[in-house]
Amino acid sequence: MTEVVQGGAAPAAEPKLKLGALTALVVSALIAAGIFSLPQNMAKSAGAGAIIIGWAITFVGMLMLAFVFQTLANRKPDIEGGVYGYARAGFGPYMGFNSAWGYWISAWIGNVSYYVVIFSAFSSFSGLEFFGEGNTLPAILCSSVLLWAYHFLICRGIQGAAMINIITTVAKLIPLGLFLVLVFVAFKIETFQLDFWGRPELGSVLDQVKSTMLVTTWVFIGIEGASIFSSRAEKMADVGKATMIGFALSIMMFVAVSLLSLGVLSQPELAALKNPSTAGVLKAAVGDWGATLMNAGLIISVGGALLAWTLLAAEVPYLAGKDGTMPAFLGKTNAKGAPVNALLLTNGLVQLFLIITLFNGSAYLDLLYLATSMILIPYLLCALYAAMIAVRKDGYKGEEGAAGKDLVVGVLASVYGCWLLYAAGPKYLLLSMVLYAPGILFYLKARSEQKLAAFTRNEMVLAAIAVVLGLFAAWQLATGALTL
Ligand SMILES: NC(=[NH2+])NCCC[C@H](N)C(=O)O
Repeated sequence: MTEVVQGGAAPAAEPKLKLGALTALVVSALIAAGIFSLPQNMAKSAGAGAIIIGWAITFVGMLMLAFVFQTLANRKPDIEGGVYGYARAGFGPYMGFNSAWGYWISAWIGNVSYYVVIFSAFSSFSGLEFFGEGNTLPAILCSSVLLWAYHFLICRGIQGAAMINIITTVAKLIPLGLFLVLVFVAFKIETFQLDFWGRPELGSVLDQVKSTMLVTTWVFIGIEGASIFSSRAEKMADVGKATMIGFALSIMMFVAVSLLSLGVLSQPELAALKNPSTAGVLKAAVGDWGATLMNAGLIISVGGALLAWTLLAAEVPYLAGKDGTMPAFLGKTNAKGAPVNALLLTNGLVQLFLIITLFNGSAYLDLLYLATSMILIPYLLCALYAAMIAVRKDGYKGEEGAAGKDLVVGVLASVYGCWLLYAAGPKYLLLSMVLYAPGILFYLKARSEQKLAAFTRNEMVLAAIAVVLGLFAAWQLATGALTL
């Protein structure tokens, strides 16, 4: 994916991305950290029955969302920037801005969680225990070194990234494949059936199902990867194909990893595992080497994904800076074509958050919940936009017949988006408002650079709601009533 790593600023003559490269991009961004911790993350507050229901809902919902990205790529081929471009086309510049802002924050907070989980995996090797849960002082120091190493690599317009990405993508599928085979062999149906509907302390089945929703969403983040880079695809149809291939491969792996683990260790045992919990599961199945294999697999997988996600994270403010959605300085590139300012701001914030992580001791799971809740609104806006163009038959020249089916898809994806907001619960909605509210300053700067009026009346109302909720949540955080 040499083309991709140039961060969006490559000259026009740059070769376009083909289906293979787009698929590799989706797979490397999608199957990264989440899968290695799925056994614990899913079993933490849910029994086998609820986990199965959770995957069934996720299957339908994410399939609809994948169709939404496919439809939008086909019907609206000239919208750039993927996720936020659609929100802007459908709901105006302020919602477009919020979608870019939310997606961007989700991407880089996700990266913070990546650094944390990499060093958590390192700590399992003897002599490296001091890395703890990935949020100890040595872990944060080493994370910071790694962060800036990636930063300078990308700023220099690395060519080797194509190779790194292909190698890590293939390399991570080996431990994951082995995991599935070995855990399948060790699977015991009696273990799986134990407390099938969850022990009493887990609460109702609905509560258990809800508790899995942020995790299943997290593992699927990246499904929109091909559409973010749609402006660089050779054929628009390939964006949709890469999205669907990524979806099919990942749902099979995710469901298998999480369900097979429940036949090796019981729910409470899984819930108590350290992450990456696939290591603990494989250790129970085959002994110590199993843990080493999965920890090494995670380090390779996330090490590679960090490259893809640093680029994805910077691509959004870069494109938004260029088209006036965000302040213009973010659109600047260096001589190598790398979006330097967008990268610097993104990685500067990752650094700041790593330090915060050190002081408040947040672990991988807290960070991934936060990153996931930030992306829910951008996803919902895409789904609503797909429904909207289907109603208007906008972009359906000569194929109006397809609009009916697309409307069903768009509506189902929107319902799923609302359900995710509900399942995430008010706590994460509030926390995300703390991060949405300050975006207004960036938006105002962008609007004044464009010499445009700041808000329409409706936008003003939305901005006011974001500020009030954001301030309320900040106050709750300060008093300790709300915690990460
Ligand atoms: N750095 C990020 N923002 N990553 C988000 C994607 C998460 C990805 N699905 C994973 O399981 O690892």
